[in-house]
Amino acid sequence: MEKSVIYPFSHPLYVMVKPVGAMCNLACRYCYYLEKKGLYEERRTVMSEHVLENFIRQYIGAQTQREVLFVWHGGEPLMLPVSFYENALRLQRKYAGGHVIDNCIQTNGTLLTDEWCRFLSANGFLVGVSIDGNGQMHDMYRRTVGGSGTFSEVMRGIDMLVRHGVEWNAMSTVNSYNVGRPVELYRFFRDIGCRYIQFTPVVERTCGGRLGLPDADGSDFRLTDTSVSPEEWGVFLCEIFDEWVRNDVGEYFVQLFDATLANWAGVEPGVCSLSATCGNALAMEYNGDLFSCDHFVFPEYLLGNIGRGSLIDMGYGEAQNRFRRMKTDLPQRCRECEWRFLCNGECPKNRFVTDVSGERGVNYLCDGYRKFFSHSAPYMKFMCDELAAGRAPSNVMRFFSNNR
Ligand SMILES: C[S@@+](CC[C@H](N)C(=O)[O-])C[C@H]1O[C@@H](n2cnc3c(N)ncnc32)[C@H](O)[C@@H]1O
Ligand code: SF4
Ligand code: SF4
Ligand code: SF4
Repeated sequence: MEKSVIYPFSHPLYVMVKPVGAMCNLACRYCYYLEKKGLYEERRTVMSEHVLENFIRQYIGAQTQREVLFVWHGGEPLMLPVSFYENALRLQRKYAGGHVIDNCIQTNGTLLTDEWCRFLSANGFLVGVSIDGNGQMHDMYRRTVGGSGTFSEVMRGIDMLVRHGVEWNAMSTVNSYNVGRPVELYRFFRDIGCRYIQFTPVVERTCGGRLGLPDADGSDFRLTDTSVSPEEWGVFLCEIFDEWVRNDVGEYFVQLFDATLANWAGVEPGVCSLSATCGNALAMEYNGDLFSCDHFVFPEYLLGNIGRGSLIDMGYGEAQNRFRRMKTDLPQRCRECEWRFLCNGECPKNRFVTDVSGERGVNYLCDGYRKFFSHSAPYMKFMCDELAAGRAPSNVMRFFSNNR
């Protein structure tokens, strides 16, 4: 896998840091994180110097490998001044103890300035920019609190990153609007020169005014109108795959395709949702509260606070081990599935369906994944064989165009 893709979930113990909690300058309609403001009474949820230093010291100390990856997340992490991150880098140097430290930051891109870009470039940050496609697609749900679209601001930010030579990649949600225009969406990223693309399906349920707790019974929940259907997700993946496998293998990298190929080849996919295990990617709020995963920031999944307990104890303790078991505790449908080696039941947050046989805990997106895995199988097999023979998987493009 290439260096310039954010694959943090493959690290032994990894924490997504929320230095401003859920505070954000935007109000994207599907956002799962905005409601986390409700967890705290403070209106301004900003990480203190004390929490920052404690975290950096413990985080580096918890790493068994030489490289340490810091991931700054949110809310919107660029709502802090550059000086916050300059201080963080100073503390990273103070506690580095021979480790090599990398930083990446996930942003909506609208607050990028020349000052930010100079800082990000000088310090080798990898920047994940959230963008949902062209102006029409992006502005459908990614808006300001006042309701204005943000596409032009994001594109201005991306241009600035490019001008300053900052490494960046795109995070695109796949939602009820853009899911119907897969090839147009994919070509948009190609046209703006984005070689690394991550598509994340929006699957959210509401219950009693908050988003659904991932492991609760599905019956009382209502799916949000921004969510995709399983069928749409399957068609979306297949159509983009067809475009990619004929033209772009080795040039453009779609995270989910890379991960699927990795599972075909029997190597760690680097994407938690398709891995056999998960639970090594925690989330930490501004005040040091540590949660099992970014998608499980609910009081029920609070592991403790780094001011009162140790990161290692919480990250490898019983509560987190119980969380880890959710991933491997598969319903019968998955245990018998021919695609289990590729899918591993996907993310437990999406396992809320009761199927016709009455089996609970079935993955909502299952039918979509089945469609994609079966559609891509001949191509994936071919690429896998090429890899095993020491040849380039991109030969798939020539092979299939010659045999059409
Ligand atoms: C919560 S945001 C935080 C970082 C930053 N504010 C941003 O937008 O990139 C992290 C990522 O989650 C994505 N996201 C938000 N709500 C989502 C949802 N309900 N399902 C899937 N992805 C979602 C965003 O588009 C973004 O790429
Ligand atoms: S910019 Fe990020 S954190 Fe803010 S509302 Fe949008 S997805 Fe959520
Ligand atoms: S619960 Fe889902 S998002 Fe969280 S680590 Fe596991 S697979 Fe990843
Ligand atoms: S495709 Fe469906 S049945 Fe198969 S492993 Fe994935 S979620 Fe389970």
